[in-house]
Amino acid sequence: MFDGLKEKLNSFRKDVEETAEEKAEEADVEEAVDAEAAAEADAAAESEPEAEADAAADPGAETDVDAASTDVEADPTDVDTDASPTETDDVGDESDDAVATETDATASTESLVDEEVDEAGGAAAEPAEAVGIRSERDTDPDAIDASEDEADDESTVSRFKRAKAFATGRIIIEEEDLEEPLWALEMALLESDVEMNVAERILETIREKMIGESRKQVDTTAELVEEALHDALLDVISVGQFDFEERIQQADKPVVVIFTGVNGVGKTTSIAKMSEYLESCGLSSVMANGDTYRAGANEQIRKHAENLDRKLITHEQGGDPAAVIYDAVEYAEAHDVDVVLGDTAGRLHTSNDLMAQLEKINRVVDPDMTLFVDEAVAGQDAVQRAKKFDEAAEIDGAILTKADADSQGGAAISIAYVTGKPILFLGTGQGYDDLERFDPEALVSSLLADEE
Ligand SMILES: Nc1nc2c(ncn2[C@@H]2O[C@H](COP(=O)(O)OP(=O)(O)OP(=O)(O)O)[C@@H](O)[C@H]2O)c(=O)[nH]1
Repeated sequence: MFDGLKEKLNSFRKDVEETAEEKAEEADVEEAVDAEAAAEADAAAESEPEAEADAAADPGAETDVDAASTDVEADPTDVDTDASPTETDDVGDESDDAVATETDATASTESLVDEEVDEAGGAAAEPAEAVGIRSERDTDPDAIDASEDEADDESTVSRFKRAKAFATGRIIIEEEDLEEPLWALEMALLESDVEMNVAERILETIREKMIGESRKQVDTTAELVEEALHDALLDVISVGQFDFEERIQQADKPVVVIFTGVNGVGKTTSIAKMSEYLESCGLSSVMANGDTYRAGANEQIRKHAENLDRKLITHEQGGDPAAVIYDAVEYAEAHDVDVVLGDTAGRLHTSNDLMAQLEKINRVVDPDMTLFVDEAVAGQDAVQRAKKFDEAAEIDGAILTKADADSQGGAAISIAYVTGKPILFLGTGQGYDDLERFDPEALVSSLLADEE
């Protein structure tokens, strides 16, 4: 069921993960270069004391340290240190202050770096540039000022650690990384017959959930994407959802449920399935054939009632549907039956006399629920019909039949968001047990489950 849509959702997830992986590989190369330069700087820093001693003995000689530190300045990730060792030595009292400042700065940077590494769980992750993203430090003005101040006084040792902290710091996913995969997802949703506004809502939720989201490592991209997709789909699919059985159990008896929709979508079969489902919930039911319009309708529903050994109320063809259902309510009250299941003639929302019949049923019988029945395979048509039916004669929920034959899932995803009324059941075959309670969470989980 809905396998085509499942495939498309999986490829969206893979697209985003691949984007992250590609950029992480690029950044790994950059980080290796940075690390090498930082290591050279460390080496230079370590040899600095000897060089200073040599310089003190022979002030005119150029030391390796100056040359090495020039190499270090060439490295873009490193901060600029303009105070060269000989200058510090030349200064009188300030040299102690300068050294003190440098020591403090190093200490504060190291503690900052330690924090950063701890925060990142110590694990090495791709550098901030990994996924075309900026570290939170880049975006936090205070952090930028502080790091620029610290940077001026940093020792090369803490510089290397800081580069590591950047690499293990929290990173932020930006819109540009999702642009292409989201475009592909939008096309996939529309191809799956998801209604345009519903597709846009799904994409909007994914952007809200992912952009600005920080994550520690590339391999958590999959978790982020799955979570964003899960929430976006659930957000639209579960609109108006309620516990059907609980509502029936708690309502005054007999509960009157009317089934409406166009011809041939599976209304009569769904009534028979519903009768079986209610039986499994310990609730008795009587069927009423309000389809007095179509020749053969009585025979069709009578067959189901006989197969299930259930009571059926019918009138002659051409009779008044409201009268048939009214008689069924009288029967249920007299025989302590829990639920009346009223079929109606298949109709389009545009056929005025059939819609007028529904209005009369509502006036005469005042049903507890009106369920719209359509076939999942009808996709967008089913969504638009549900909307029109709800506008013409308010529905309380929908049953989507023939979901077993639908690989797209567009109607199942769209109807609730478009009408504001929940899908309550899925028809999943021609048998009397092929009626499933619609569970948004279960549907989303099955759509996002890894392909076998
Ligand atoms: N595969 C599949 N077939 C179904 C399902 N529900 C109904 N059908 C079949 O769809 C056809 C039409 O079902 P009906 O119940 O007669 O449809 P209807 O809406 O009552 O049609 P009218 O009485 O003409 O209004 C039948 O052959 C059913 O067996 C389902 O969930 N899956």
